[in-house]
Amino acid sequence: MSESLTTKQVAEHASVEQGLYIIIDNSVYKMDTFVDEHPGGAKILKRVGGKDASKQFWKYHNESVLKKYAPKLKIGEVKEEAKL
Ligand code: HEM
Repeated sequence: MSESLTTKQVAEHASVEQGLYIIIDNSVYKMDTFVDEHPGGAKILKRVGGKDASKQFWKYHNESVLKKYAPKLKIGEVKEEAKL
């Protein structure tokens, strides 16, 4: 089940109550169920809700983290035209 979302739609899910969507590279992750399990803490994730967190993500993690969690957390992709 992979959705195509605009950055505006992602921004509408900025809080845990709204699903806490974040963008890493071109993919959208729904973080609400993971936020309390996140080894880096809930606070830091809540701060990037609804936004592109690629820069912060790659600062603290590597590819293996995405490989492991994408099947559980990834819900879709950012629509190409949304970035223009
Ligand atoms: C799909 C999204 C994310 C997943 C699945 C995830 C998962 C994890 C995991 C498994 C760890 C433990 C360390 C490791 O195994 O590398 C970790 C640590 C951490 N994460 Fe995330 N994370 C995500 C997004 C983010 C974002 C967006 C930020 C920052 C805004 C962040 C900040 C941190 C920090 C600061 C640590 C602690 C690093 C340390 O103690 O050295 N994470 N995360």
